[in-house]
Amino acid sequence: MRVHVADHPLITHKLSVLRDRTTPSPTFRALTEELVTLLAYEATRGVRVTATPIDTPVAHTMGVAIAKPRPLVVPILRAGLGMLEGMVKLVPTAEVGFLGMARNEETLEPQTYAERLPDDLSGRQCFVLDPMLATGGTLAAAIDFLFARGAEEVTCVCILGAPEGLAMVEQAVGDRNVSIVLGALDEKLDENGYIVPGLGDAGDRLYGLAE
Ligand SMILES: O=P(O)(O)OC[C@H]1O[C@H](OP(=O)(O)OP(=O)(O)O)[C@H](O)[C@@H]1O
Ligand SMILES: O=c1cc[nH]c(=O)[nH]1
Ligand SMILES: [Mg+2]
Repeated sequence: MRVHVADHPLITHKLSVLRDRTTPSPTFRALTEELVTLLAYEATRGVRVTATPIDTPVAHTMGVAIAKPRPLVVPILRAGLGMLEGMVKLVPTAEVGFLGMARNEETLEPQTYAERLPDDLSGRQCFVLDPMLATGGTLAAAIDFLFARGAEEVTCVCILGAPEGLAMVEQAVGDRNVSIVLGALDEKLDENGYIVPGLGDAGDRLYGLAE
């Protein structure tokens, strides 16, 4: 499994505002979108393209187009939905599928409550969006889901990760073709499975009432 942790002052700055408990939902949503666009730039480094001829006003030359089958972007509801706009701005021709998963806050086990994905993902490059990689249970289950449908490659874009969760996902993934792009790798999980220092519950902060 390949892991890339962002190292850029603009990302660290935006993340600092996102972490701040006083940042209200509208600002949190806007920053999430901006952060995803920056992370997606790295996450899409390996997106497949095909050579295509083009005519500029001056000459005939070769360019590239996003290859088919088109990439599939999969936000994990609810919090991953806050990352969708930032991603599709960068890859507007991507197809979008949805996975609804919620972590049981007592057992910390993920439960899938919704799924809207193509039945056959053969040959597809998939991009999973979820801001938080905590115990790793949710992301590992989502990755399994996509490979079970035939996906060729899965890249996960997360805003924050915990070392425990990253290790869990790495073990679960084995030798499958998976990459994880993180805005930051935090210190640890607390006794409730929350990322420390983290940013709290991403879904609540995105979609809770504005203060
Ligand atoms: O790594 P894990 O321990 O599995 O935890 C991470 C999951 O928890 C959060 O979702 P949550 O279950 O709170 O659902 P929500 O997006 O609806 O708030 C987060 O968005 C991840 O999906
Ligand atoms: O810190 C955490 C852990 C899981 N889910 C969140 O939204 N935040
Ligand atoms: Mg939540």
